Amino acid sequence: MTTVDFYKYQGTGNDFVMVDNRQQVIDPNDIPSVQRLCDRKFGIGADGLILIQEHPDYDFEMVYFNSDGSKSLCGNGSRCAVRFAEFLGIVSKSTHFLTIDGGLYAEITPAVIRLKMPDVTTTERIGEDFFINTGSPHYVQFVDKVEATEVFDAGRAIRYNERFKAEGTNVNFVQQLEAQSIFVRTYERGVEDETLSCGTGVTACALACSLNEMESPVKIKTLGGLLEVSFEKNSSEGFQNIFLTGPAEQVFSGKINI
Ligand SMILES: N[C@@H](CCC[C@H](N)C(=O)O)C(=O)O
Repeated sequence: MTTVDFYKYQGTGNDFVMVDNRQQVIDPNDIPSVQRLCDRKFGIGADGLILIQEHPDYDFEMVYFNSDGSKSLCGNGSRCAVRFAEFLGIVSKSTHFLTIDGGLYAEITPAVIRLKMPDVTTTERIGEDFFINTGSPHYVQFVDKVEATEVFDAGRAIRYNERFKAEGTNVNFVQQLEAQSIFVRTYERGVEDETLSCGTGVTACALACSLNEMESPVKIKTLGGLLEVSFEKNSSEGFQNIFLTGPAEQVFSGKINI
């Protein structure tokens, strides 16, 4: 058994255990330990675990795990990882860092992390819904009253339907509030529950709104706080210069046995 220093971060209520793994204190292939650290009863508890590691070509590498140990791109996790890298003295003002989806760029201010998301080249319309990959796969469904939506049951039904059950998908429910403002609730694959906010999810929702003629930037209310997504739409229903902006903060630190 070894004792590991950890930090806890949250980005609009999407919460992550962070470990400075530059000295390889955690084996990234030890999935049972990832699951236990994220367990809210038997571990620290989080939607995901993030390891900060050295990389020869980038300021740092972010290794992200969902709480079940699976991997994908995490927008809020990326913003929190940048804040953690700033705390560790690895970066300041701006950074290029490596993720599972390649290199990403972010700008750092005391209030927010402004993250440049991967370009989106294809979008799919499914009736009045959309399926958009913003680094992670997202199903987007528009609803009249998102507060009254049964996000767990309705999200799970789509995530495990015939089309998506093998690979999985995140499922977002979106209500338009004002001209350029929406309220989003998300069922996340890999957490297999509703989370308070999902960065790649709200990004997919903003792009879906754009396909329905909403202009950039889009302000997004989530159960965990406010985010903003800006973008440029191209002629073939793709998007570039996509930025996800919002707060990311350290909430506590400690030691845990693994
Ligand atoms: N919460 C994340 C998304 C994390 C990945 C997702 N659960 C998946 O497996 O696709 C975010 O902020 O983007």
